[in-house]
Amino acid sequence: MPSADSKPRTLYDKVFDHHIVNEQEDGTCLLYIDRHLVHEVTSPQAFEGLKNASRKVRRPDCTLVTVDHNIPTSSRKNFKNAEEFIKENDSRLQCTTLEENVKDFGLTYFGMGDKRQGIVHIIGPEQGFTLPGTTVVCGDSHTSTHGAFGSLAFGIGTSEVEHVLATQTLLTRRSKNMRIQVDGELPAGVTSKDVVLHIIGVIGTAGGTGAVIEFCGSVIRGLSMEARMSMCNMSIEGGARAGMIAPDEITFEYLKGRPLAPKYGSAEWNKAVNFWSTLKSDPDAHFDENIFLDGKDIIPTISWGTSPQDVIPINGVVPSPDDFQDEARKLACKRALEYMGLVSGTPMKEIPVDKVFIGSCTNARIEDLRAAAKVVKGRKVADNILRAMIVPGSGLVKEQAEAEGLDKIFTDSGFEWREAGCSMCLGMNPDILSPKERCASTSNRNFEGRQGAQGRTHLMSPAMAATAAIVGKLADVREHFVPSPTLAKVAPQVDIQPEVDSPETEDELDRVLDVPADNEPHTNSSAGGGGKSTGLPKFNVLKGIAAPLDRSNVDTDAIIPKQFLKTIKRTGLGTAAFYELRYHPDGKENPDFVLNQGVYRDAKILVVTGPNFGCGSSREHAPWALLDFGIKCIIAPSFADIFFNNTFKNGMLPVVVDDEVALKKIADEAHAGREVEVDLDNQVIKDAQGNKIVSFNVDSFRKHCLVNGLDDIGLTLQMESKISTFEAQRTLDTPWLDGSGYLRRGTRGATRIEAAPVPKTNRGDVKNEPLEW
Ligand SMILES: CC(C)[C@H](C(=O)O)[C@@H](O)C(=O)O
Ligand code: SF4
Repeated sequence: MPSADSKPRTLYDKVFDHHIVNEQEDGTCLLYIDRHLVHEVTSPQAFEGLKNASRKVRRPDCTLVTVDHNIPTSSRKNFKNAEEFIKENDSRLQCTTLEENVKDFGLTYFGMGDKRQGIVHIIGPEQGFTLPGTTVVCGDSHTSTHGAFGSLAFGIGTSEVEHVLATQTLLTRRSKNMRIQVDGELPAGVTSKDVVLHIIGVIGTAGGTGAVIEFCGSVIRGLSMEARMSMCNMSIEGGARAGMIAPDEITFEYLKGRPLAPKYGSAEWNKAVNFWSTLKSDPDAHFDENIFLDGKDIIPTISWGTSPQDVIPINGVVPSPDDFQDEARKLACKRALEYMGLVSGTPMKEIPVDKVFIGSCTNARIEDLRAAAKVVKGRKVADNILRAMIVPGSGLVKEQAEAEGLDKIFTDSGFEWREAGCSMCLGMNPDILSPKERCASTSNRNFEGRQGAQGRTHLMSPAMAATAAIVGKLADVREHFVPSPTLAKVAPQVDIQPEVDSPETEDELDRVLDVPADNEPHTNSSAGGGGKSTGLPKFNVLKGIAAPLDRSNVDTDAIIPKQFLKTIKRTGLGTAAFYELRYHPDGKENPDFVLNQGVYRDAKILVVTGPNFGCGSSREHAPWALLDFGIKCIIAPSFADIFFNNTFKNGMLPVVVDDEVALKKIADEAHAGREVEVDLDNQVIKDAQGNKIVSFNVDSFRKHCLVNGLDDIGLTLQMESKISTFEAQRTLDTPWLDGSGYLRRGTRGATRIEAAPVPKTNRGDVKNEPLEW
């Protein structure tokens, strides 16, 4: 690992530098990944890729799997297995495929019969799997949540999931540093959700593009870990690669006693805390961008439109297109008002609500439920509310809430008390909005159709959603109820202790795990399948019809809606690309949508005139759908980071053209139905006659892979000895990261699939193994 550098560094710089396995001249870095979380939606194609190439999972001990998006949240009283419990065919297949994969690859899995199951971003921290200073990834954009611990945590696409499974590394580049400092104090009734919604309103959904945000200032320092997680969770909604908060006493307190954290009080714990305490930005570290806010200016904030940047204080009125300066925002506002069924000038507090959803990886932790319970205690859900749901983020959160009697408070007031899962956050499961229903939701995305086709989402804090349920309209918690104490500095008490004592000796451990005595280190486990690099069609010159798309902030939910994420294949999604824009609710084609018109049905290139194409979810289904439609190249003024990466992994080329004049020329060619030529070899875009319109930049490594059709897993496997050397050093420096702790602990009565035997450590001499794990 690199030695300390004299140049002042940010927290992000430090964690990034600490994980570099290799750095190329063009700035492409091979980054070691400490923690990999996996769920059913973004993994089937990755496991299939491994199987096809006869590759293994390199570090089962650093991989944790659960099921969350597809599962029903109805009572599991009679639960036997996922196969019987999940009625919807595609959802069932995705979940059972995951269960087969965890068996085949020997991974630890918290399935539906295990109380530790839950939303992937809730269970990682809850178990102590997420630790300060680590790199954490998951095929899910809200991986940013884990940055609350001072880890570098970010969402990846399915190809990258496969890359991490096979190599425990990722190819990436440095991001910019952005600091968002919130000082002062928050007024009563204002929570971290209000703070982060306010921030996204200030910076916009593309504000953090290309950057990692560090949240700091006295307001942030005063937040509990759970409140910090809600903030970092939504940094992706601000377009950032990740959000981070420097670890401190509040962080260490939260981690004490977590099953997968080093054992509190042990030598390893002390060593870890010493290291974690160094994880902060140096006083003179350079930030590329700074935003300073005062806590006192933030009041309870909710969304009015169809983008997380469409936010307003609860005492405001529905905006009008005239309130915006630029044409794109005016247009987006007009469209959002139509979609949301709102009239400019209406006070937000006069808008009636149909459904209330308290849940999601943003706000389904115990403190969130406590805050909501405080509001609803002794009160009844308003008569006009069709459905009010509380969906705990994990089985353990549910158990804790029940121990505190919160379930009773909720059910007495008319809420449904559900089982853990993503639920109505994105409606891949039975919990969805009906068309035109309006929902007060504690989730993180209000995109069109997000909670159900034609559904209308208003984002807010748990206390505000609970207030809306009681009042029957969007409402200000401060006017109706005692402000909720969400900023407690103590770690929430969730009983996260294992049910069975840890085996104390290695022999006992072997017996529990059925590990063969000759315990081989697993660092070379990925060698199967070899380091050959093959795979993608080459991309040199692409000439074809370019379809114009005059929109900004096109999110991946719009490119491929949630109902199409249930596939376990990469192919066949072309007919579903832009589904809700392309088809009317009755299934007929919308003739106004460009891809339904004449020559554009055969488009090979998409020319987007607005910024931030591909924002939101990490679903690689978005580039797969475009590719399957026939589009291999997208030209836009800017892209969201995860989508941008995902396209390259599929042999597609995203081209940034931020020169307005050049972009207009290309869009004019597209509007005229003429062909456009994208010459990657020479990095130029030409018109149909071969006249150059503009040159473009592309990272040299990415270009090299595209023009040669190289699959980068094969390339990375050629770095095997560097990866092994890195791992050996990691074992010396941060031994607590060689995680096998959870494999030592059984679960009495749980129906989880036992992890297949895996070597329990790569630390070499077992006699020196600390017993704490
Ligand atoms: C399914 C997954 C790819 C997606 C994400 O990346 O965020 C989902 O969790 C979401 O919230 O849209
Ligand atoms: S944002 Fe919603 S769908 Fe995505 S992981 Fe979180 S709870 Fe699940």
